[in-house]
Amino acid sequence: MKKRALISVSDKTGVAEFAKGLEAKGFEILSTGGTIRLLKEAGVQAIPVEEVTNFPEMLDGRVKTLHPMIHGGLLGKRDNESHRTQMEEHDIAPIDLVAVNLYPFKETVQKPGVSHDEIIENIDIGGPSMLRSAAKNFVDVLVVADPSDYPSVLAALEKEEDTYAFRQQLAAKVFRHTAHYDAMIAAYFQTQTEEVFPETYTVTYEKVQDLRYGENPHQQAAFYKSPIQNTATLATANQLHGKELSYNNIQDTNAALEILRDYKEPAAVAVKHMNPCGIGIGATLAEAFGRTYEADPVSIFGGIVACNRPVDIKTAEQLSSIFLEIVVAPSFDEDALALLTKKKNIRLLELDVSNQQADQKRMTTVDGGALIQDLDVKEVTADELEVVTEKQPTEAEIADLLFAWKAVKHVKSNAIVLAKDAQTIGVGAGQMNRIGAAEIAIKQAGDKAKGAVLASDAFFPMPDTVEAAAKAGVTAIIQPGGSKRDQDSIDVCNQYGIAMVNTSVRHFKH
Ligand SMILES: NC(=O)c1ncn([C@@H]2O[C@H](COP(=O)(O)O)[C@@H](O)[C@H]2O)c1NC=O
Repeated sequence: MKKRALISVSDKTGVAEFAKGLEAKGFEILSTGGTIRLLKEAGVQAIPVEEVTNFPEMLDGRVKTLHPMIHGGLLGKRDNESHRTQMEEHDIAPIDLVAVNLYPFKETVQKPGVSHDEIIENIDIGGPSMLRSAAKNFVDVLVVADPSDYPSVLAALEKEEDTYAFRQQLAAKVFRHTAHYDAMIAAYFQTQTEEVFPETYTVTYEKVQDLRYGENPHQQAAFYKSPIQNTATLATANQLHGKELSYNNIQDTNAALEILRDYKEPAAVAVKHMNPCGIGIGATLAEAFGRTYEADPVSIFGGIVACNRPVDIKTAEQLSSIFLEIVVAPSFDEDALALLTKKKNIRLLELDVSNQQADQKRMTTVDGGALIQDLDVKEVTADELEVVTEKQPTEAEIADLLFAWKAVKHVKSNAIVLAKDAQTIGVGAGQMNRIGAAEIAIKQAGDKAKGAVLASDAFFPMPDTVEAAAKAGVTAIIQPGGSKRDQDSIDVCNQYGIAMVNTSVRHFKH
């Protein structure tokens, strides 16, 4: 009996050549509507599936191949006598190879202005069913879901190397593919419901690239992206110059972009090891970056700078005078690009930060599970600040307090940020006690602490941080409030004539 191949594909790339190759190896080809038309035009002798099912394609193509004559031919085990007898009784001929790819669900969801109905119609049912049947029975059926595998399948048939391992590898690819496809459908349906944390949580990603290594050279790593994304992301950023990003580069750039989203005025953010070492805002990007640099001229060395305005020559001149790993910006003026690309080791990324919309959920894995939470996008306005001290903050202090509050949200806890005149001047990050973070920030600020403001990501359990700040010359403090000993800190503020405002919002970041 002739071997049979069933071909039913949406993406028709390379399918005619593949079918011809199969024909040349003695396969009889079965196929569906659009595919068969193309195959016949290419001169392939294909048989319509309707002739096998004895049933017309119906319901606008919703039912074509969903039939026991097809699935029996795919699922029947050739080495099982009972299966063989049942297949013979029902005239079911075995199908030995399936080439199927699915309705373009992802592309449909991403189409601007697409209707819900069109999305639903692009959920493939018959295709995944055939792929799954064939993949389950991979011992007897070769299953090809990816057109890029056509040549290797033909080559394997040619050399009779379609081994158990080869078939199982193709089946594994199919189950990954159908799981990915279903996960995208589930994600779409999730957007249509109010349910926030369903009983199971499925996410799927597509590989962007293997990375040279992970956080350290002995760790393997790869970068994956979310398949459905209509806004600008780091995964789709346009790299204009420089070598491939590393694992740490990607993490740090992401951290810089997250911070940048909180600043609407021209802003530049410098990040080292996931913490901002400098944030500056200004009337122009050049002014903003000048402040970012001055914030900590030591730590910015080898850092990542994210800008929310096009990089002009004035900014580029400053950027090119130091060693930076990455500059990411919405665009680079021609002369700025010409100057920066003279530096071999810098990476330049173009990313429209104004078109960035963060995933609203963040997931982190723990041994045996995952934690999922809302992204911390809480903002506080001047009207929401509660002044708890005798001294009221001045307008300039309020501006600096709100600036520092945005910054401290992005610093690892325990976090203290000192700021003055639209610039961070001291960042104390990731300390195991609050006073430790404060001491680092104050030391870094040095003399600049005089007349500066201080932001704390969580309340003061005791007044030691306020005392240290007062001694350094800090004049205003922003913090959530809510400690049992708030009054002790307020008393110290009153003693030194410091203004303190409470936000009633905490910004722990681990
Ligand atoms: N419903 C069915 O029985 C069915 N059988 C195959 N398909 C899909 O139809 C597409 C091919 O259709 P055509 O050959 O008509 O262009 C493939 O993407 C295949 O996955 C089906 N369509 C969707 O569910």
